Amino acid sequence: MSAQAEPKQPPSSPVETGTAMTDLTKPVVAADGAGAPSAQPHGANRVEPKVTTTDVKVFYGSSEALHGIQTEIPANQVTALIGPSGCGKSTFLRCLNRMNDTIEGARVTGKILMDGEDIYDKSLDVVLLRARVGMVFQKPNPFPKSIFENIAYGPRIHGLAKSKGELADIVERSLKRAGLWDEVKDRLKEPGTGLSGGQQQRLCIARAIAVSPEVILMDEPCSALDPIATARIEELIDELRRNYTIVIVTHSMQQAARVSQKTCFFHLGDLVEEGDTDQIFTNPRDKRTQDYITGRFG
Ligand SMILES: Nc1ncnc2c1ncn2[C@@H]1O[C@H](COP(=O)(O)OP(=O)(O)OP(=O)(O)O)[C@@H](O)[C@H]1O
Repeated sequence: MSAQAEPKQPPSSPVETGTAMTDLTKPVVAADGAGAPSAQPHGANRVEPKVTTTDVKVFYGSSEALHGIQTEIPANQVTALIGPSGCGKSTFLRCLNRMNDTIEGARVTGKILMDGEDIYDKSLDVVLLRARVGMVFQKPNPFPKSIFENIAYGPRIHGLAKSKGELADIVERSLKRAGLWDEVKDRLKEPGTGLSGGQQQRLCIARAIAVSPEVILMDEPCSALDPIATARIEELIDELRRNYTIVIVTHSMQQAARVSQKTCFFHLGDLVEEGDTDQIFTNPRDKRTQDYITGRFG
């Protein structure tokens, strides 16, 4: 489990939105260096992987959607999964917390290790795995309950709080980490569904954080949000990576460039190219990556 540290202050430089294509090479870097590209999968300063995948294939019935994915997800970094629609980004993301198990006819082969532990091992508790590897979806999906209950539910069912006071502390800490506390502290009993779209998405992030995950998976978390709410979530992602390993699926290359340190480009079920976000956007090695990031297809 990740250590519970004090919530961090937002980075000093605001995250821009709507960055032009030419700015893709300039991810936002905060004054303290947060946001600076640092993943060096092939370099001397290679970051320790949190998750390692070997020859991962996913079948829906007889159709093979992923063709043997081999990669490493670096700890305490943001890894962006990009690529044209239907290339397998969400399918791969769902492999990392075994959400594909819930899809009828889906079958996963290969190996996925988290901190060296096989997450597909038969003895592994999948409910616990999904607490360790939290997920935030495209459309904010708060429970039809109060703001407090949205956050308290997970810690309660996982037995993480010994008393009401401890539960209230977890709720407060999670909302603070998700940058939502100040906006909701006086209305914790009101329904979560009454918040704005951006606030609901931060509530969902707080809900994921509340069970002390190690990894947070985000499947296009900003696609239903306006540019201001998107900027707030991007800022939050940059803060969260100090404590969590984050994997994000995004259709926005500007967003991938702004928030991630490592980028994986998928095409037709293959992981075509991966590397430092900076390298992928400035000096892609594969022509398909180049064509995609320059908008020639996708
Ligand atoms: N539940 C499912 N049943 C059958 N086929 C599926 C299912 N989910 C995904 N697929 C197929 O698997 C392939 C990869 O889909 P996936 O949703 O992972 O792609 P994606 O890159 O996330 O796409 P998008 O960017 O449009 O969300 C596609 O051909 C898709 O049609």
